[in-house]
Amino acid sequence: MSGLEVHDVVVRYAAGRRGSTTAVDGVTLHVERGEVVALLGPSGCGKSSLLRAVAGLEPLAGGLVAFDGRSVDGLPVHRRGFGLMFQDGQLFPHRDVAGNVAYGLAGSERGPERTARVDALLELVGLAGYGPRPVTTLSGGERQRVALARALAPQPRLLLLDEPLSALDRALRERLAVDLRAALVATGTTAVLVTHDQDEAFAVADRVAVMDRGRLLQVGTPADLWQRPASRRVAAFLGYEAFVPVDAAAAAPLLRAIDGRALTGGVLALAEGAFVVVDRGAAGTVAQDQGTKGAVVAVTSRRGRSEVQVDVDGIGVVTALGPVGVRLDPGSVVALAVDPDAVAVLPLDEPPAPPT
Ligand SMILES: Nc1ncnc2c1ncn2[C@@H]1O[C@H](COP(=O)(O)OP(=O)(O)OP(=O)(O)O)[C@@H](O)[C@H]1O
Repeated sequence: MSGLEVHDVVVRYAAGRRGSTTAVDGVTLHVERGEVVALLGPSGCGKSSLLRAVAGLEPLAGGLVAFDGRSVDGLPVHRRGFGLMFQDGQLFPHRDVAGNVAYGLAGSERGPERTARVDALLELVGLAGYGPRPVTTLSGGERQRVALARALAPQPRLLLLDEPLSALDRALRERLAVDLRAALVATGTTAVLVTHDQDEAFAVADRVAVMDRGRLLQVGTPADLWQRPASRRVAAFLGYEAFVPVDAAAAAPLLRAIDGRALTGGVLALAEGAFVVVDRGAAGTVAQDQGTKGAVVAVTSRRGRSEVQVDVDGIGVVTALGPVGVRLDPGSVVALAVDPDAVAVLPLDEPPAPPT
């Protein structure tokens, strides 16, 4: 099989007298060559442990890691042909930008060829002309771009990225996520990215693997995951904020709006914006349903829209969207339309969620 194969991998840590912690509990995952997969999950779910096990930084307590059909078991980190990039790019402070990137080339190229490769890599990460800059003068985002160029320099057969953007602020993270994906796609790099940020996972990866408590809950494309979360737990982690059984009275207008999609489902999951405040016909393309009403709890202005916390009978408090600058008094009752794209149908036969 080509690409990365993770088969039934277990990672355990000794935990003093209390025995051991199982950080990764039998994970199986295949990453095709040229594919970018994000491991997404809450803090402590074991995603870094899985990445470190693939890298060879943690021993396997069970299972197998292989690349292109050959086990990497027993190969030390530096002989696996895998690149690593961490949250703090770990640049060499005494080298300039070009020196840091050239380090990644590991002596395979010399002279003008080497300079040209460094220039091409800097251009790839949006830092053309930065070669002579001391790395100590760079912003956090620029440092991570240099770290990415250095990690890509040896053309690793697999690049492992552990929260590469999480030290940056949100706006920068959003921009860098797009650039990171572009650089990985342009170089055809096979990559596994660890993140706890859903937006980042969706922006960077071809497929997203959702982990919880050491286990893999679901793997799919961003669209698959968003439209068909396999369980309430996955849906909740992706940001779905309310759950309505299909046979509840409150489900009726939602079912009408999603037009029969729930035939095989048991529970409807509502994302932010599943309801839209109807403002004199401004609901646009969303299905009009004058039947649902909600009591306004609070209104927050966001970029280009308002988020309206509304209390809907039989559902509870959810986040509806409204036009920017909308004026609504707490306690007032508003008509709500349904946006079918923000409603997912969960399978009927889901086991009850474990206690949190
Ligand atoms: N070196 C270690 N020794 C003991 N326990 C560890 C060690 N590293 C991780 N763990 C434990 O293993 C579990 C998984 O940790 P891991 O760092 O893989 O999770 P994570 O999903 O990457 O979390 P985060 O996003 O917070 O880094 C946690 O319970 C953690 O406390």
